[in-house]
Amino acid sequence: MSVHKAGFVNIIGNPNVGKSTLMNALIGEKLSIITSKAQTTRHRIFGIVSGDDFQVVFSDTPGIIKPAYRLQESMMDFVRSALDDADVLVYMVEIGEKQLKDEHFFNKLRHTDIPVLLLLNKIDTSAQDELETQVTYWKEQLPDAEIYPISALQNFNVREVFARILELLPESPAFYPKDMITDKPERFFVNEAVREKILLFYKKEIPYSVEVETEEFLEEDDIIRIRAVIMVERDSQKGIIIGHRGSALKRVGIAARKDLESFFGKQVHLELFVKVNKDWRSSERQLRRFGYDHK
Ligand SMILES: Nc1nc2c(ncn2[C@@H]2O[C@H](COP(=O)(O)OP(=O)(O)OP(=O)(O)O)[C@@H](O)[C@H]2O)c(=O)[nH]1
Repeated sequence: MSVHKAGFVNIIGNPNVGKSTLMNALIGEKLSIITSKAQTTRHRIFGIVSGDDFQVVFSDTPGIIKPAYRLQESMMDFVRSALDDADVLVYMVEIGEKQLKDEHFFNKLRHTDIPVLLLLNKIDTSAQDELETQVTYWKEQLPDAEIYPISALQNFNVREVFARILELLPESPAFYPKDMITDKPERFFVNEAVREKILLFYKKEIPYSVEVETEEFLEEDDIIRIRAVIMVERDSQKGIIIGHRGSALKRVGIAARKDLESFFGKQVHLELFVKVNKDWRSSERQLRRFGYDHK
């Protein structure tokens, strides 16, 4: 009789190293938004992979940073909890990178009893000798970690990492229904799809001042009708988001709708509005409303 294994695997690392890309490669769905800007991931997102005799619950976490405002403090709370409650820790670095920005996290990682897989990502961008230097460096830094050079983007070595994770998981029944792929509701993915386009299409501080809230999500037989609000901190930002005669906002809407149609496998009607919500990033009450307070 085969045993059933299940457990929690938390993916941590500096911003922009490829954590979300890896999680999506492991899960095969575009759950976490991915852009080339740092701090894309703000929440902790579960991605669940199940088979007949296993269930792996991955957590993608925000990149580790020194918090500069309240939203970032809350983002780091997610990371802190991810260090404590894992069965396996996946610590991701990218080629050429030196150690976590936060010494405290790195020390915790060095002394943890939880098995650590150190993934050296983006090896598609490096030469063989550089890779060897990096492997030597990380072996000294984290002697107990198992090192895997990977390319999350090109799916290189990802399957091997997954196989190793399965070996390391404890015997346990499943934690969630086998057909569940994430703990987040549909509205969350709408918010994230819109936010991804804003990260891609706007410059400077605009993306960091934006939060998206889905006010209506109505699923009918052949179409999903969605109304979402893009929240900005100041009036000037509202104008920028909307653009000349609404052209910029329209571009966001079209691109997000396409993604949502492929994500939900259904036609989507997406209506977007822009509202000013002064200084939401510094307000406890507003952050709670957007789901950043997880205590
Ligand atoms: N060349 C290359 N690029 C990669 C690889 N993996 C990820 N990237 C790119 O790196 C950028 C950041 O990827 P993400 O997956 O968003 O990184 P993250 O660590 O989740 O970022 P945060 O959410 O900001 O913490 C994107 O432009 C990815 O396409 C890889 O294996 N090779």
